[in-house]
This record gives sequence, C-alpha cells and structure tokens, in this order.
Amino acid sequence: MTLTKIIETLKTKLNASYILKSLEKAAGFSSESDNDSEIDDPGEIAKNIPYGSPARNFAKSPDSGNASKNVEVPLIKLTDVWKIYQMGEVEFAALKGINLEIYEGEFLVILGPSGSGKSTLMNLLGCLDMPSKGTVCLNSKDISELSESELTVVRGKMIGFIFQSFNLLPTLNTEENVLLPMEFQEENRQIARQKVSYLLDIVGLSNKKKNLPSQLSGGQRQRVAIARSLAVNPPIILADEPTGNLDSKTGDYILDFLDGLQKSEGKTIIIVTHDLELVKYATRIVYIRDGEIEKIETHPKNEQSMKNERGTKNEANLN
Ligand SMILES: Nc1ncnc2c1ncn2[C@@H]1O[C@H](COP(=O)(O)OP(=O)(O)OP(=O)(O)O)[C@@H](O)[C@H]1O
Repeated sequence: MTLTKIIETLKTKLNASYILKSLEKAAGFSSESDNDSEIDDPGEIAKNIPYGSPARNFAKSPDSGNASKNVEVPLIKLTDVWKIYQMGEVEFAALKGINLEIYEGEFLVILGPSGSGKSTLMNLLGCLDMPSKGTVCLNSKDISELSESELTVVRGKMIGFIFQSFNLLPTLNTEENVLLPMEFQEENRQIARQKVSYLLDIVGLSNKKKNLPSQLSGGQRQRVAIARSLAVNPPIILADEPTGNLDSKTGDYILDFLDGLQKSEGKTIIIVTHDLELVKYATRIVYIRDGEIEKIETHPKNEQSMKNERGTKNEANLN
C-alpha cells in the first residue's frame, strides 16, 4: 500500500486536519535513512506524531459533553481514594484519602520520597489496580464498574505506560515490541508496520529494529518503551521514573520528547518521580508523603503555555 493510500485510509478513520498535516510531514520524514542519529530537538519531532486520538472519547459519560471543548471536566478524578494492603493480620494504608483531578493536556509531576505511595497511585491511575475505598473516574466513568475486558480496552486505548523496568518482552526484537500493542488492537498489519517504522524513526532507533532488548543500551530500551507507549496513540501517557538509570543527556531527550507531546498533541502526561529536576516541565506538581497529598503547586509559566496551546487548537478546530 502506498503512503498516499495509507493517508487516505487514515483520513477516513481519524478525520482531523492537523493530524493530516502531521501525516504529510511524516511521509517525508519516514523516508529518511536508517541511522541511530541522536535527534537534536525531540520536542519538535514530537510535534509531528502522525496520529489522531480516536480513543479520546472512550468511556465518555453522556453528561461530559464535547471533550474538545469541555476542559472543565477532569479526565481523571480521584475522590477520597484509599489503598490498604493486607499482610496477614496486618493492614497498611499506602494511600490515605487522595483527592485529585487531572485535566486533559496537563503535564503532571507526582513527586515524593521512596515509600510515599507513588507507584501505588500510578497503578490506580493506570487502571492496573482498584482502590480499597473511594473512586477513580476516567472520563467521568468509575473504573471499578468496568469489567476486566473493558478495563483491558481502556488500558490499551487510553493509556501508554512507560515503566522504569521498561517491561519489554525479552524474546521480541525492537520492532516486534513496538508492534505488540497494535496487534492487541487488531490494527491493519501494513499500517501498523508503517507506524512502527515511523515511531522508531522519531526515537532514533531505525537501525536497531532487529535487536533484542538484551542487545540494547538502557537509554535505547527506554526509547523502545516510549515508542511502544505511543503505538496506539493514547491520550494519556503514564511514566514511572522515566529517566531513572539513564544518563542526563538521554534523560533530557526523553523529557523534551514528552514535553513536545504534551504541548503540541495535547497529550496528558503523568510522571511519578522522586527527581526534583523534572518539575521544570510540569504544569502542576503533586507532592505526596506517607500516602497523602502534602501540597499541589501550579507552574504558572507552563500552565499558561498549555492554555495558549489549547486556545490555538480550539481556534484551529473552529476554522
Ligand atoms: N503489595 C504490597 N503489600 C504491602 N505493602 C505494600 C505493597 N506494595 C507497596 N507497599 C507499601 O506501600 C508503601 C508505598 O509503596 P509504593 O511502592 O507505592 O511507594 P513509592 O513511593 O513508589 O516508592 P519508591 O519511590 O521507592 O518506588 C510502601 O511503604 C510499601 O512498602
């Protein structure tokens, strides 16, 4: 299938003009040579991701209105959330009454020391676990009311996970690891392969397609994990210590890339970390300690640029 044909197919599927512009740019971009060149400005490159957000309205409640206009409705809402682990006779409350609203297009950094409950919170935000008490709503839908198969669909379409341990399958090569989420979504194989090729281009790993994870460096594995997390174009990216164990150059590259996704694609980025360095990217910072929210800070400059971006996008949508 030619690229023009693919664009035409996606045009009917995605129906959004700014995505088509990106696709056309991508057409030129993906034909570039196969090299593992470091990319100078990952934020700029993230602006050209050739996808739309078909999953954006998934599980949208009837009263949540038009998602593109209704930025007042939280994408994720936690109400008095507790997580209590049972160890024999002993109970341990890892989260104690968390209230948090996360909006579309935010770059949220959840900051806290070791053992404060960050990963526990991340698992709830990613629908990987259920609260012991309280509610977690995604697009106004209580996730505890979803069946296991509905949860699998939500996770597959709505959320891209980037874990510290990368979670790459050791027996699959780079290309196959990135392809995997699309196979679950029963994506057209040829289009899926085009997307994989494009994603590996943008993370600078075109010449590592056939390498197994054990044949990659830590930074390269992290980049495969990022490409895989973007494979089905989820509106939410959840990252657990995305720069842990990486050298500062690779770490900066990955953060600039995520920053670009948030700014230009309006993706909601949620990062949990104990690394204070990451707060410079945040629109809001949630400080967590001993299972409780200590304080929430807004980063006025980043928030303003998010609002400006939204304004431009809404104007573009109206034209
Ligand atoms: N399955 C479990 N059973 C019992 N206690 C648990 C379980 N998982 C986590 N905990 C406890 O809950 C608390 C929060 O753990 P969590 O992994 O969420 O912290 P964290 O902030 O992510 O820590 P780190 O930064 O070290 O990864 C810790 O005290 C931990 O020991």
